[in-house]
Amino acid sequence: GKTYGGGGYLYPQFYDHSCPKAQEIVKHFVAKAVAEDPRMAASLLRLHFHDCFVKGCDASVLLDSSGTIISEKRSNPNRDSARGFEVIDEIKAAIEKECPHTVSCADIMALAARDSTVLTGGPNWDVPLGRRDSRDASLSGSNNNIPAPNNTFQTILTKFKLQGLDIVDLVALSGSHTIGNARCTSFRQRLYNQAGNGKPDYTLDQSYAAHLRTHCPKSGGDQNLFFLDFVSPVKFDNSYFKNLLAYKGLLSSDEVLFTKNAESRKLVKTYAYNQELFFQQFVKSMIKMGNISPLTGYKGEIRKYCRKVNAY
Ligand code: HEM
Ligand SMILES: [Ca+2]
Repeated sequence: GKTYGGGGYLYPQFYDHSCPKAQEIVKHFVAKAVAEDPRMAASLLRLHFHDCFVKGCDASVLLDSSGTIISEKRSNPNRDSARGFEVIDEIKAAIEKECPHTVSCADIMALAARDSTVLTGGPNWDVPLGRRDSRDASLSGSNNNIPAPNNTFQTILTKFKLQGLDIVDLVALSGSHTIGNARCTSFRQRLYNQAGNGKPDYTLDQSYAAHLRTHCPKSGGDQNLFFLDFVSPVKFDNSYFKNLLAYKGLLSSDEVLFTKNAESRKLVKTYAYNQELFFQQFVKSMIKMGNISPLTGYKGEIRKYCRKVNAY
């Protein structure tokens, strides 16, 4: 069905006549990229999230610094962390060849996020389309709106609510951490000095913590990589939620979903016991996130290159 947001609305058939092969092209290049690098599925899923939380799903995250643009790529959440830009470039080039000046970079990211989910074993859905691309970026928005892994439960929930998302969306979308990696620097505090008193975070299983310390030392190794879901790191399933029940969530922002709020704790349990319910809610919440303030109609533009705004 149609979903509403911003001025106009998005719908899955948006390119059916103007670029019937668009979805097929995205799927082809996402599959190729994930075959070469299984982590790419996670990276593309995250890119859509980091786009939508900053001025809506408008491909602002893809812009490089230039002229008046200060790139979101240098924000705290993205620096040394966000990846997949080359894959988006490759998809965009192929789509421009097939149907010039028609398919937005923002829609390519939404489709790539869906395809990445499906390719790793997650649910499928029709992606509402018709987003257009921004002519600017927001470094401060990227720094402020995207939750940090050491934020409190309340801060994280507030940041979701500012985007029109609720506690159910928060828990379901956090299930994305069923795939992909995090760097040592994103959770080190939990291992050594969670509350500033030189003690670890005791909501982290202590033998798992000891194992993590061997690869994430007190100093150094900032960029060392760890699976967000150590049980099935490249499979989109509900083991992320099972890990939370066992106090084996990697990030503090993961474990707080189980330890700091009764409603959220109940949702974590529900999804840990019932993967189907997780998948169903994940789809709803992804569509909701994908509908954050899209540019439609005559707003924004269809970029020719995703990394830069069009020249006139
Ligand atoms: C709830 C608040 C969230 C916080 C605090 C958070 C934080 C993080 C952090 C710190 C990382 C690791 C970054 C690094 O160390 O390089 C990460 C990775 C990831 N996040 Fe989140 N995230 C959140 C929600 C989400 C949402 C809503 C999605 C998608 C809808 C998502 C998808 C991912 C994926 C797939 C990865 C792995 C990326 C890769 O391996 O390249 N996250 N997240
Ligand atoms: Ca954006």
